Amino acid sequence: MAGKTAFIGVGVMGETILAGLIRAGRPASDFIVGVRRPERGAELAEKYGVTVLANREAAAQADTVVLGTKPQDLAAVLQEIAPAMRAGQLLVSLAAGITTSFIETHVPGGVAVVRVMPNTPALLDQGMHALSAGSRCDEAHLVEAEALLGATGKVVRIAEKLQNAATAVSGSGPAYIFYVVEAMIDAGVMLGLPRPLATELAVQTLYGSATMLRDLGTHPTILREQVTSPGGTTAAALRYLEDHKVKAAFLSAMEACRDRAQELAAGS
Ligand SMILES: NC(=O)C1=CN([C@@H]2O[C@H](COP(=O)(O)OP(=O)(O)OC[C@H]3O[C@@H](n4cnc5c(N)ncnc54)[C@H](OP(=O)(O)O)[C@@H]3O)[C@@H](O)[C@H]2O)C=CC1
Ligand SMILES: O=C(O)[C@@H]1CCC=N1
Repeated sequence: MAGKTAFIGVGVMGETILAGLIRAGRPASDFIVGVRRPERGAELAEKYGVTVLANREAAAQADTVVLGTKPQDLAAVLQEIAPAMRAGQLLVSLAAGITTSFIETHVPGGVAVVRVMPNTPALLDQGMHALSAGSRCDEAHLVEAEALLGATGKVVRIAEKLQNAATAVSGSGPAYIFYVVEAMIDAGVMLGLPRPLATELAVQTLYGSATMLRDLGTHPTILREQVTSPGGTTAAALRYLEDHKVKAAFLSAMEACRDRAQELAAGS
């Protein structure tokens, strides 16, 4: 990865990716941050040793600019930094919903845009990052973006028309998993387990199951069937989940997620 990278908007996702790059051995002097609250800038400078500049100056000094603001704040930031941007720079957006064509209309012609849907397991280098090329990207830009994201997890290239679906699966996905684990812990407590024990049982079960899914390459249906004894306990529990249409709820929830990403793109 060459040159300096500016992170403009350094909240949960921006800091996760910045921290991962520094953890991976990139020198702090490679990074500039643009923030809107001075106290946040001081915190990031203290924690990582990065340079804090006004957004426009940060964009001017960087070869790559990572936009980590909420989608609703993106247009204002683009308007602010566009006069400082120049041909040859790479702009990487983390914003849900916002298209590369929207971003391209707000920056000078020679700026290449990559859209990424990251996720928070990147905090422990277990991220799942789906990236898409804008119309001005060449292979070198994609390789550059892959290096940027690859420090904190797995990276896949996808067609941009699939970005909102990827948001529904991997971008927002960790929240559904945490929600299910919360429910399992509460149920364990209801059944009489002390909360720390219920938490340990649920978390290790999730970790073990996720490891099986990733490392065995076996379809989840087969793995589920292996747990489900005829006339046994698991079948009794799964019947309840089926009766309550939990799978259908997931389908609708993820459709709602995709639709919300489309609304964000439309500016609402
Ligand atoms: N969180 C997640 O799991 C994921 C998030 N994303 C995407 O990542 C982006 C960031 O989300 P997330 O990190 O959760 O959001 P956060 O609210 O945690 O971070 C956004 C940051 O942008 C800053 N900001 C807002 N306006 C400006 C500005 N004008 N100049 C400089 N900084 C500014 C905010 O500053 P302040 O601290 O002052 O509010 C905040 O620190 C979003 O577009 C989201 O769609 C994508 C996938 C997963
Ligand atoms: O909830 C959100 O809008 C962001 C995008 C994907 C995950 N979090």
